[in-house]
Amino acid sequence: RKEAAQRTMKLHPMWQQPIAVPGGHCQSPIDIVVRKSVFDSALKPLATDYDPETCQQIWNNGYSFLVEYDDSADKSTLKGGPLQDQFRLCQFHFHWGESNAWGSEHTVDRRLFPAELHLVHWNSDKYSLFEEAVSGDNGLAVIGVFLKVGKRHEGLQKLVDALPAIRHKGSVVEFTRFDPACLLPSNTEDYWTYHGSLTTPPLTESVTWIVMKQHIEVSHDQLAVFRSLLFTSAEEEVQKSMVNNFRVQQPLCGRTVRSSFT
Ligand SMILES: CCCCCNS(=O)(=O)c1cc(S(N)(=O)=O)ccc1C(=O)O
Ligand SMILES: [Zn+2]
Repeated sequence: RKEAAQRTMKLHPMWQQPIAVPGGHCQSPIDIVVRKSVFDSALKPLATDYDPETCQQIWNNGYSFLVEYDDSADKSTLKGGPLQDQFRLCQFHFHWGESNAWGSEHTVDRRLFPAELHLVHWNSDKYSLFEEAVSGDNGLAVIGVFLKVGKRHEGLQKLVDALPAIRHKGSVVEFTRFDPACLLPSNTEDYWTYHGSLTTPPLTESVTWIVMKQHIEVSHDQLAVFRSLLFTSAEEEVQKSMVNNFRVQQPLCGRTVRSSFT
């Protein structure tokens, strides 16, 4: 029992303290083994309906930067895909590395990407608040999109231009009229989906993950601005670059990853 407890006690570079995973057998992220994924013809294309007017602010929470949306009504929604219910967009954020060689949380046949976008939604058919859905059954749906370094992403530039204003942990600036649909790949029919968890505390296993097969491209310089952010607040003496803000991969524990494509 002690060994098992030790196995679940992990030191994560980001959080410095051991993370007592609640005996989790549905933790995220994972490696997606393509040849072991199971095609499910019942999986529909994603149906996103985002209203840029619900975009409110962008802030540095000391772990990533979040673009937050007004989720007090069903204005920016996600349906379809593997989902039976309607989900509301509450925020999106990214994970990235200190180099282009790694940075994503999920991998595909062990392939790492330089960064990964997460669009976080909560089940507004079942819950009335995001906070309830976080620890509720079938509470969250997170779309994962891999980033590759290549041509400049025109839609991302407005976000990149806002980052210097939130260099330090705790800084917030107004950020409006940003349509997150511009960050989705052109193909929203092909994805993998599995039952998992948040990749940050509280690590609750309330997430239907939807990982897009097609990546998006951003330029080297755009990604470099992500790395200019800091984990630390303005008051701290030692400033630490916000890089490698990803969780290590977790055991599949017998879960099936389904694919919407053959
Ligand atoms: C009420 C406590 C919520 C804690 C989780 N918040 S979140 O928006 O779902 C989130 C998800 C994720 S993830 N990678 O999508 O699981 C990462 C960060 C955060 C965050 O809040 O910083
Ligand atoms: Zn994330």
